[in-house]
Amino acid sequence: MTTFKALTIAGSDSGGGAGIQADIKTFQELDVFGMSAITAVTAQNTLGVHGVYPVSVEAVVKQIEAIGSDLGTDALKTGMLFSSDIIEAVSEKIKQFKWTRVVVDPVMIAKGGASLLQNEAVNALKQHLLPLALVITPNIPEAEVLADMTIHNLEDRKKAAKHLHRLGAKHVIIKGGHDVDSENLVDILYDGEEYTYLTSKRIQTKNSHGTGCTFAAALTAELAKGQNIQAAFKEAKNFIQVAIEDDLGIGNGHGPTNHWAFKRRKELNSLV
Ligand SMILES: Nc1ncnc2c1ncn2[C@@H]1O[C@H](COP(=O)(O)OP(=O)(O)O)[C@@H](O)[C@H]1O
Ligand SMILES: Cc1ncc(COP(=O)(O)OP(=O)(O)O)c(N)n1
Repeated sequence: MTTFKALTIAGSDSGGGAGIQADIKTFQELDVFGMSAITAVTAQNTLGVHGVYPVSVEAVVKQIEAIGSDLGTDALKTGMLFSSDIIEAVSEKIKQFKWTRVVVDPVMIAKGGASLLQNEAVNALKQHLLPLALVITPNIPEAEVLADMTIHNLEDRKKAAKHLHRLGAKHVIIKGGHDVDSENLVDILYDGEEYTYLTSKRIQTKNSHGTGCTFAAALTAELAKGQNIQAAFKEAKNFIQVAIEDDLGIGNGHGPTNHWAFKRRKELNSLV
């Protein structure tokens, strides 16, 4: 049996709903062996981010080298990268190890408003990392910053996706979670020629902490297994939809999604 591997280069969320923890849980649930390089430690729970402690560039590089020089990876995702120094170092390592199945989740601000990327690091993200992305997965506010435009509607999102593709990302997914006006929720994928739309019912919940990380991790896991972008996009959307639906209801604030839900439903369905 082949063991597929995925690496996450991201921040740690002590509360377990986002960041490295969400990524590894998602990889595991999708039958992919998960590995990590931690860029920052956050003291975080369902009530918010209470502290951010970046890891040294040297430590980030050493973690990536430890993986690249031994285990290798079939796909990787980046999440919270915090500073331009970390972004530049990570980009260099991706090039050195010739990793191409690269998912860039351009994490900027946590739902509670805490900054997870320094303002001056946005340019480094655009210049160094975006051109290495097989797929970039911004939410609407992140797409606005990266494409330097305001997004009011789907047409604007399509324009922003084109812009990010011109900056070098081979595929662009702009997620629709922040389009709060609509009852349905549409994520769009642009491959340089065509748009694909995935629509789902918006679930009314306060427990959506870590949705972006979980979605991007599911996408990465599917790419690690050799799926194409379209198939990986569909599976990631299914994974996050049921993870939000099957609410865990833990914590006093914005709770995490349920990383078990997708596999448990699959197992239940195969029994009936
Ligand atoms: N309330 C919701 N109901 C259903 N799906 C959601 C909901 N909120 C977010 N999603 C899905 O979760 C994923 C992450 O979306 P989004 O919230 O836009 O990103 P982020 O967590 O990075 O801000 C997307 O696939 C989006 O469609
Ligand atoms: C350590 C860490 N990384 C990323 C995030 C942001 O995750 P996201 O999936 O966008 O979820 P919300 O913060 O928006 O709920 C994070 N919070 N912590």
